[in-house]
Order: sequence, then C-alpha cells, then structure tokens
Amino acid sequence: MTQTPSATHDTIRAVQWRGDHLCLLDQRLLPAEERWIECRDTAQVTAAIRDLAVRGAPAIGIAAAWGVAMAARQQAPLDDALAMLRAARPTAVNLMWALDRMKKRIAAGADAEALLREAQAIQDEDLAANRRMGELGAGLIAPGSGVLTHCNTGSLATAGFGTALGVIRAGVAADRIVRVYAGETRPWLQGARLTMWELVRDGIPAQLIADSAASHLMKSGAVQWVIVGADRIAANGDVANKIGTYQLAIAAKYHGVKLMVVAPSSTIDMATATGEEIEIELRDATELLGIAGRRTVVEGAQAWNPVFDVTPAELIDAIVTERGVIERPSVLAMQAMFGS
Ligand SMILES: CSC[C@@H](O)[C@@H](O)C(=O)COP(=O)(O)O
Repeated sequence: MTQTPSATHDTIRAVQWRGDHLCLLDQRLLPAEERWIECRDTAQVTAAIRDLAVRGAPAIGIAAAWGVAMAARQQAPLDDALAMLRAARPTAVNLMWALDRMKKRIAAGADAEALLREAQAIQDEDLAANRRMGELGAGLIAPGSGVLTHCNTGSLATAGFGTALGVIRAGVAADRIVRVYAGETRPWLQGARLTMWELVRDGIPAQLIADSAASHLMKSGAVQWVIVGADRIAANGDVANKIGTYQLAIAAKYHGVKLMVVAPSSTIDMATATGEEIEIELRDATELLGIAGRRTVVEGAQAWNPVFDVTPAELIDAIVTERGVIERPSVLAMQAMFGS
C-alpha cells in the first residue's frame, strides 16, 4: 500500500488526555488562534461540547468518554456525569453511543483505571476506523476526479485523519482526487475556518466556495463526488448531517454528481427507524445574526437556526463505514451490515 502524505502530515490531535485532565484545541478560535482548553471536571467537558469548543460527531463522543473517566477518577457521581454529558447536544449519536459504552463498563464494575482504558480504546478505535474508511472511500473514486465537501469532518472532528476528509486525504494521496472544493458552511463556518485550515496544513490544494456556489460548481463539471460525514444514520440509511447537506444531495442528484457519506459504525443508529425521528438541534439565532461575534443583521430581526438536516437514503450513492461500503443504502443492506 502507498504511504499517504496524510499519514505523515496528519498530526492534528484535537482531543488529548493528559493523565488527569482533558486538553481540547478550541475550535471556536481557529484559524486565528491555536489555543488549548484544559477541562478538569465533567461540567467543563460538557460546556466545551455544548459551546462547540470540541465538535464533530466522533470527537464529541470521545471527549464525553474522557469526561466520564475523569468523573470516576475524582469519585464524582457517575449517573450525574452521564446525564449531564448526554444532554450537551442532541443530534450526534456518537455522544450517546460513547456514553452507553462507558455506562455498560460501569455496570460491569469497572474502576476508574478501567474507564480510562475504555475512553482510550474509543479514541484509538476511531482513528483506526478513519484510516480504514479512507482506503475504502478512496477506492470508489475514479482517478482524476473532483470532490466537494461540507462542514469539517477532519482530524478536528474525530480522533484524527477524519471521515469524509480522511477519504479526501487518502484519495489525493492516491491521485484519484485532483480537485478539492470545500463549502463555507454558514453560519459557523466549519468549512471555511476548519477544513481549509486542515487542508492547507496538509499541503492539499483546495478551493473554498460560498455554500450558494455549490450548484453552479456541479453544473461546471468540476466535481464528480460530494463527500460528507454524518451525525446519525438511521436504520433505513437516512443521514443527519450539517445543515446544507440535504440541498447538496438534491443538487448532486440533478447534476449526476454522486454523494458519499463517510461515518464510523458509532454513527449508525439502528434503533431509529428513519431520519424523521432524528432530533435536529436548533441553536441560538445569534449565530446567524452576526459573524465572529459582530452583529451583521439589523437589530430586531429574527432568525431560525437548525444546524443539521436529514438527507433521505434514496439520494445517497454510498455509505462508507469501517465495516464496509453500502451502495444505494436500504433497510436490508443496513441490517446485513449492522444487525437489527
Ligand atoms: C466527522 S464529523 C461528521 C459530522 O459531525 C459533521 O459533518 C458535522 O455535521 C459537525 O457538526 P458540528 O455542529 O460542527 O458538530
């Protein structure tokens, strides 16, 4: 196998356990400032998740697992820690998945040391899953292709390497991807601030587009795939992801561009039958009414700020997980890979 540049250049590890506290690279400040936050109790980890200092479905789950292990070390009430963390954000199922995994270990009598090892395992498994998905996803892309991605699904959003951005890293290294576009991802600008920061650090040439330029880009013929991550994938293959994914999927279908969703099995929620049942997080209107804390909209104006949407399975060409690829997702194909 070719050694990918991403395997050598991908050094960003935004969630780091330091023996008695959790260090998080504050994603609210990037790329202007690389500042680390030190979380020393579960409440601080919960606040970091809620306020988006740490974000991206897998990274949220990993941070929460460390939050539980930290509570155990401090002999804090574990039921309270689990409940507090669970309420931090509603849509990314990786959060609930990681907490359920920790809860199971607690129920089995695990001590603080064992819970620290479990949190480390969750983090290590995510990194390994990302590398595997990178290979699998890149294998679907014809050499010479252009791709468009949305939000940030890279090292910042995971244990490292990334989901959709991992496929892009692997695809660029294998010369399958020759053009990369990233959408800004209003209102929080994960694409502009975070994805472009990761790509520039890796030396991967990429162009930022306004979210509203996506259909025009697809019409030009420059992209053959839209590649995105996921916050929760229902049992029928419907995908909840960053707001704007659904409209990219519709535009992709119209233009004959394919849609790939890349997510570890910790993002699969077989207990939720369809995307209709997924809770969509609504965040404060102020995120839309200004940019970088500066008000840009007239005082008195209101805004509606759902931060995820659901893309129906029928618009998706491939779901890539570390367990394998599901092409044209269906209930049966999902059950065959993930059980019922
Ligand atoms: C590997 S990250 C996958 C998703 O979590 C990502 O696409 C996304 O929607 C992140 O949303 P965010 O609100 O920034 O946490």
